[in-house]
Parts: sequence; C-alpha cells; structure tokens
Amino acid sequence: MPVHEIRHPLIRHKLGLMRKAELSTKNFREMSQEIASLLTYEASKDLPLEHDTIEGWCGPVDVEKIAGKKVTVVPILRAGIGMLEGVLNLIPGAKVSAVGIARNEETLEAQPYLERLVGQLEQRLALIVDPMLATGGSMVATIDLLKKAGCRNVRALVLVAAPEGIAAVEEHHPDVHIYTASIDSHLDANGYIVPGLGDAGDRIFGTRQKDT
Ligand SMILES: O=P(O)(O)OC[C@H]1O[C@H](OP(=O)(O)OP(=O)(O)O)[C@H](O)[C@@H]1O
Ligand SMILES: O=c1cc[nH]c(=O)[nH]1
Ligand SMILES: [Mg+2]
Repeated sequence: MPVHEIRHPLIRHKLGLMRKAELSTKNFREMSQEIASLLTYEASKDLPLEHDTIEGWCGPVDVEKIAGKKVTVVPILRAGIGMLEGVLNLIPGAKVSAVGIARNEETLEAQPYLERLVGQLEQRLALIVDPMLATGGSMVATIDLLKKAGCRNVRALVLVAAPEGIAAVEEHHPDVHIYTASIDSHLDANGYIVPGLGDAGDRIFGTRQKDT
C-alpha cells in the first residue's frame, strides 16, 4: 500500500504539539514547516543518483549528485504554502508549481481556481504539499491536473491524513505514494479530520474566526 505514516519520534512530538487548540499561529506555522522537512527527507530517500567527478582539495574525487530534471514542489493553496519552505529547505533547487483548490464547505467538493505549473513536468518528480488530506477531493483534483500536464511521478506530503482521503487517492491514483505524519481516525459530519488539527489554513494564516 503506497501510504507511509512516518512514525519518527521528532514527528510524533511536533504533531502532538500542533494538536493543541491554543498553539500560537507562529508555532503552528513553524512546526508545519519542520514536519514538512522531515516528510521530505523520507519522500526523497530513493531519488536516483548519478556519479560525477569534481576537483577536491587533494585532486579529483568521485561524488554523487541527484540525477535528472529533479523536483517541482506543488503547494495546494492556500494551506500548502505552510509546508513549502520546509521542502525547499532540503531541496533548494526545486521549482514551485502553485495550484489553487478551494473546498466548498457545503458540498465538500474541490473547486480548482489557479494553476501555475513549471515546465518539463514529464521529467520531474512532483511533491504535492497540503497539511490536510480529508475527503481527498483536493488531492485527487491536483493529481488529475498534474498528470494532464504530463507529470508521471507524483508523491503527496500531508501532515494528517484521514482514511477516507487515503482511499480516494488510492482509488483514483494508485501509483501515488502518500507520506504523512499521522493517519487519523475519521471525518466528522462537516468533513473535518478527527482528531486532526482543525482548519489548517486558518491556523497557518491566522484567520481563525475568534482572532478576527
Ligand atoms: O481532502 P479535502 O476534503 O479536499 O480537504 C482538504 C483541503 O481542505 C483544506 O483547504 P481549503 O479548501 O479549506 O482551503 P485553504 O487552504 O484556503 O484553507 C486543506 O488545506 C485541503 O486543501
Ligand atoms: O480537517 C480538515 C479538513 C479540511 N481542511 C482542514 O483544514 N482541516
Ligand atoms: Mg481551510
């Protein structure tokens, strides 16, 4: 099954802190980026390498470097921006393809509103980032549009995944591996992940109703 729940102690600890309702926007933001980095480390562990020879301090040295056209990071706006820097900290040369998808909070349908993709997608690994995989509608729509644009190698990095969202991705895109800090229990009647994190976009951007 292409779902990887990364149960590393650093991730478990940070995610535990993020679940606290009263955590500040600043801390929630910082931990989103930190967990994104840790998920990136796992999601990139089989990237192909190629040999190179460089001039070292004592003469030529055989080294390895990542082969091919490399990576595009795909934040699903808006909340995915909260993980972007964490990925770029480890893969600074990655190009960014922004995708805007808004979940209709009544119908829970994913509504795409923006697509700014980089070129040569057929040669790149796409790392989609979004804190929440709930019904899976937003993730499936994003993978749909990436594949339509030529992308053949897609991975999804999410802080928290609901079983319903994992099932949706598996059904529509069984080739896509999902890396998550936690597979949570279920969705509530409003399509929110339980125990989840609440509204991740609002917590990252500071737009929680009670703060306005
Ligand atoms: O799996 P789904 O049921 O599609 O739900 C998950 C999506 O909902 C949230 O975004 P939202 O549309 O609330 O937008 P935001 O990023 O602006 O908060 C979240 O960041 C995911 O993109
Ligand atoms: O639990 C959820 C579900 C969708 N979007 C969120 O931000 N949180
Ligand atoms: Mg939101």
